Amino acid sequence: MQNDSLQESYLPPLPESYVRVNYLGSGGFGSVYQAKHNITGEMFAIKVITYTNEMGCKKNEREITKLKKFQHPNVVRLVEVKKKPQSHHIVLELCTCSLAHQMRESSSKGANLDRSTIFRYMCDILEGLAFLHQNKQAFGDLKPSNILISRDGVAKLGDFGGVTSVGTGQQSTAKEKGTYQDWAPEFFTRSTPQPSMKGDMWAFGMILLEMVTRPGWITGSDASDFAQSVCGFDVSTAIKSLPEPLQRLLASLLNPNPKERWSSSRLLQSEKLLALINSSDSIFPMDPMRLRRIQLDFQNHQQLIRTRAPTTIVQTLSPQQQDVQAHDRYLIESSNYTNVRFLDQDHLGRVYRAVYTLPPIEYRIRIVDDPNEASRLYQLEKTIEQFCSCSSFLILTRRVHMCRNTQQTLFVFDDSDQNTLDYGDQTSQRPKALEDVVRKVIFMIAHGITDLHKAGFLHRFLVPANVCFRCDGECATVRALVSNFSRACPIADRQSFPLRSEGLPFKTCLYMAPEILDGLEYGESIDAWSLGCIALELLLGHQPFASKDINELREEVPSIPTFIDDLAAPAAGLTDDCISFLKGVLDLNQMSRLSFSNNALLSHRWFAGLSPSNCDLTWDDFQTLAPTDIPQPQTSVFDPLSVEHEQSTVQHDEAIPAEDDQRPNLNSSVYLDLRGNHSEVYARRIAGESQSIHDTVQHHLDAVERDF
Ligand SMILES: Nc1ncnc2c1ncn2[C@@H]1O[C@H](COP(=O)(O)OP(=O)(O)OP(=O)(O)O)[C@@H](O)[C@H]1O
Repeated sequence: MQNDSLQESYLPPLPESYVRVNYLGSGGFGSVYQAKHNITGEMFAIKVITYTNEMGCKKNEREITKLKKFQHPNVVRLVEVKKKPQSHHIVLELCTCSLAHQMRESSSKGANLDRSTIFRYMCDILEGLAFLHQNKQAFGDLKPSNILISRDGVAKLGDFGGVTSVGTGQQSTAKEKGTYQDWAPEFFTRSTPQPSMKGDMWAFGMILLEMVTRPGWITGSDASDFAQSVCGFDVSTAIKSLPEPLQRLLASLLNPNPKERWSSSRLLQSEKLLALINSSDSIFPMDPMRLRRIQLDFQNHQQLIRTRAPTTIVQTLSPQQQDVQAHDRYLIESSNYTNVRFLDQDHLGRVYRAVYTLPPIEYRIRIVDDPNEASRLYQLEKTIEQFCSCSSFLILTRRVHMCRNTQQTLFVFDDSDQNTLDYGDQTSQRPKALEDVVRKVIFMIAHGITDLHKAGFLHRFLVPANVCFRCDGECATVRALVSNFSRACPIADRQSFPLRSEGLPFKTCLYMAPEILDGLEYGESIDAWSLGCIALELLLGHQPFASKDINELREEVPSIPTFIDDLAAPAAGLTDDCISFLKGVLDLNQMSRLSFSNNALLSHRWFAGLSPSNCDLTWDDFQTLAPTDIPQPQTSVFDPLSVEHEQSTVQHDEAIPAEDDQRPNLNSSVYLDLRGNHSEVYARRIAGESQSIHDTVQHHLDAVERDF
């Protein structure tokens, strides 16, 4: 934080639920304070923007509306807004500092930001800009001081004062004076310069140039000085010592002719950025997978907007829902996760996606309200862990946090990649996948389920959304993993855990074995049926059943063997082994259905030649599976951190932010690291230095065991 003391002589009152902690700084339109929520103890930044007349009020409201509407992982998170007689109080996520501050710090040490940081920020800013531009918004005032760095090291666009609609036929606002050094050349030659997307790209180029070289290419004391400096700026001199691909990128972004300047979408979608990053003389050591994922997300952008969970803006939710969401957020954030985003709600509770503070890795977090259900899930996963020979095909819980006060339990599991096999709705189309790709995916799922059955459990919820993919950036391979054991139950005791199609979303029923649809007794082959439905769906490019409700589905399911017989025709292009597999798993008679017991399913001849070590997909194979019009409700991607990084985190105490003063007492929640990877980091966070790491871990493990 920039200031330890409150610097202003006049301190405007803050909203009732917040206590001022620190003054962060002032801009052209108001001041920003660090403040603590007096119930949750969570820290926020509160921007107080004043107004003196109706016009000023409208201007503020325009900024707030834009910020509400355009929330994105690379836009500073809006928490809530309070309107006062002469001012608006905008509560924002608290960031650590601005990019300007970071750049000043490093240049005062005679250095630039390190290269991987530059690359990350470059992608972050570009993602945020591309998001706005897709929505026909120009940011308008892009400069390092308006880029904030979140506590998990993500660069985010802050200060929406200059955001303006463009190209929508509506009147655009004239570009306010702002800071001339970020103006593109064309702004100086127009009588009423207006914010534009190409103007943003110039500013983006200037920021990138300053990050890789030095700040201060554009100087001046008034408008005409700046006009001279900007219009006379010689990009070729500024970039001449840079690697060639970077030169090309900057020459395009800083082209005086806006028409020649790359747009954010062109830049993101072009292979040129990838080429830049991949090129041997690139200044960026990099993970090309990240960019590919960003590009993929970008292509699915419109769907993203449609499906984005509304929880990003707490303010717009109904009061009751707001309380629930706020409490979940509090639970998750007090367990040291940030950037919490809602994903799903099911019978056990809610599922979120959040980023661990250090190292900044993204996880999925399931909050289970009922302690008995939590205990059941925990025992189940512990047993699977014990019995599974090859649990690498399953996504198991990595950690468990429990809140003693509310009895809620947080199950944290990996979410390093966002893609699932989710198909969207029934009418969605995807390209027919190649049989060999499908064969590998189904083999991997079958491996996971076989292990689950060996451990004595049925999955009972095998649907595309529960098949996730993990990408290994270094080897560029992709592995399918089965997740979500919320409906799993012991095979032997399945009668005690009834499963009925009634009350379930119809989409889930599409993968249910006929015996469940008919309310009959079922055996272990129900998971094989679901697997068959997924295989068929991938091969066909659409869901096998056209029914619109459960009654129609009951009538349609018996026709499946005939349907598969038709697929045996040479025109369908499927091998005999594939047809035989489909017939085996989609057998209407559960007694004769191919099942997982005794490895029967895995030994089917369709899988001949495949083993756990050679079934991974290549990245290109994987992309052929991507549905063309299916939302991938996620855009933030984090490079996996290296083992060395984690080790350095443990060795250097100063690398762990002293958060306890900002957080509610963590003793109210305990954790268990099921996989053991991060224990030491947590131990230090929870116990400080007073106890040895080992003692602390042991203490909490004991507590968890006792509670269960
Ligand atoms: N969410 C936040 N978290 C932490 N610091 C913040 C946050 N928002 C703004 N700040 C800090 O508060 C200060 C003022 O920010 P503000 O956006 O009002 O002005 P500015 O961008 O510096 O100037 P201008 O409004 O003239 O463009 C800046 O130093 C900024 O880094």
